[in-house]
Amino acid sequence: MASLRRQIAHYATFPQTGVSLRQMVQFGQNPSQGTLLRASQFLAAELPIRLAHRVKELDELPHGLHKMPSIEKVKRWYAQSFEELVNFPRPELPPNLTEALLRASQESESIPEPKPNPSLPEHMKPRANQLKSKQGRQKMPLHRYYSNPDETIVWPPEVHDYNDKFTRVLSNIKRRHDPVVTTVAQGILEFKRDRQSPHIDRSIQTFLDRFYMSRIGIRVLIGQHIALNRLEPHEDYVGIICTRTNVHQIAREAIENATYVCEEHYGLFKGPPVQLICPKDLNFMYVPSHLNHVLFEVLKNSLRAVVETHGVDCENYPPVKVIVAEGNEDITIKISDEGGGIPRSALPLVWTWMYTTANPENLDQDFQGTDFKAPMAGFGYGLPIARLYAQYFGGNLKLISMEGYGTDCYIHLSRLSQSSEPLQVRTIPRALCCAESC
Ligand SMILES: Nc1ncnc2c1ncn2[C@@H]1O[C@H](COP(=O)(O)OP(=O)(O)OP(=O)(O)O)[C@@H](O)[C@H]1O
Repeated sequence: MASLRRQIAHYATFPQTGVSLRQMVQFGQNPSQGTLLRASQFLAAELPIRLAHRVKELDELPHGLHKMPSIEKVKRWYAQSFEELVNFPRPELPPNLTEALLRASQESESIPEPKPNPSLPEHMKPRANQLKSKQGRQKMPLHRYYSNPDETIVWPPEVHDYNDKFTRVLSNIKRRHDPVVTTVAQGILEFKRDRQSPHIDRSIQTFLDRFYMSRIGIRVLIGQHIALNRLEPHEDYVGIICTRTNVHQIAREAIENATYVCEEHYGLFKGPPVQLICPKDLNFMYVPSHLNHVLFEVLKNSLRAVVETHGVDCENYPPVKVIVAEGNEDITIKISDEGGGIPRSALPLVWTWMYTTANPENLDQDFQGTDFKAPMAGFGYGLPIARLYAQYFGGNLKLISMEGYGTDCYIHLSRLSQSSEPLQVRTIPRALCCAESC
């Protein structure tokens, strides 16, 4: 246990390496077993670093939050996943195959090299220099691993086997971490009850921003790897990334889902209408489930605001309008409602974790689940999480409110897909933080 703790502390001293959407797509197109092996090696080096950072941060949470049972539980999951990854046996490759791997990576990939981690055994360290020095060198005959004249590499069963086993480890880790969001939220509730205070301070707010952003990143990398290894190739997909994500279609789905939840929650025969103005052929490269999640959360808020402002008996709700614009840099989605708006003083609070104006009695305070399933409202996680999803691939989410009338939400999605994961989430300005005003 002590040695695991030391190992985690050591890994947490290394910087995380960000990957952009574009890199993921370039790397994952038509992957060979060799490409998948290189991706496995990247993740085997990168994920323990990311997990170690999270364990360290959970350990250092202030005001006794780190001692809350649910936070301890989450920390154990991260430590266990870290341990499984660092102990996962490395593939024993014959030298000529290692050579082939290096050459294949030179020719095809765009995945970044993880930052050198001195704790790795020599044979596992990134070989960037070696790669460079081999450029231009004559190709070595690769004997039985090259089976045909055009030198297509036939990767031996050991490589398939390694990729398969590594994918299985990642699937287990992903499953283990499914309930992280609800369990951390549970930890915050325990903390609030313990302190008999409804507020969390700025350091905890910043921690949660970084923690959940990191979780999105880890899950994208793992999800992408599992999809590349397990899913049948599809012309519009590279792993979980859809190269032709259709905005109209995703928006329609999100509208249907949010309307359904709203009608169920308020017992309405017909919820407020939602108008969609979007070119039907607007496609771009994105992770469809992320876009769906962001739109669903924002629409749910708008529908709730409209119903609660105009009353459940209203027969003629003003419509929620969803307008999509296509620019060179961004695709922007504006969601406008006439739900009475948000008072200016409350606007900074909507970005704080677990801030909600929904009635807490509607919620099971000891909620437990396999993943975060939002009801109509009540966790106060909707907007902060939706903004992190938008920011993860270089976009953003902003609210503009006219108190007494309604709210406009702008979702900016970067089309260029070049920005790397924001592994350091910006700290909230002191003036905007709930803690200072609470
Ligand atoms: N369009 C809107 N109009 C008026 N108030 C809004 C709007 N969007 C958000 N809010 C306010 O911001 C608060 C926080 O929203 P957020 O989506 O983070 O959490 P929630 O909807 O309360 O709960 P959940 O996490 O279950 O979605 C809401 O409770 C509501 O008071």
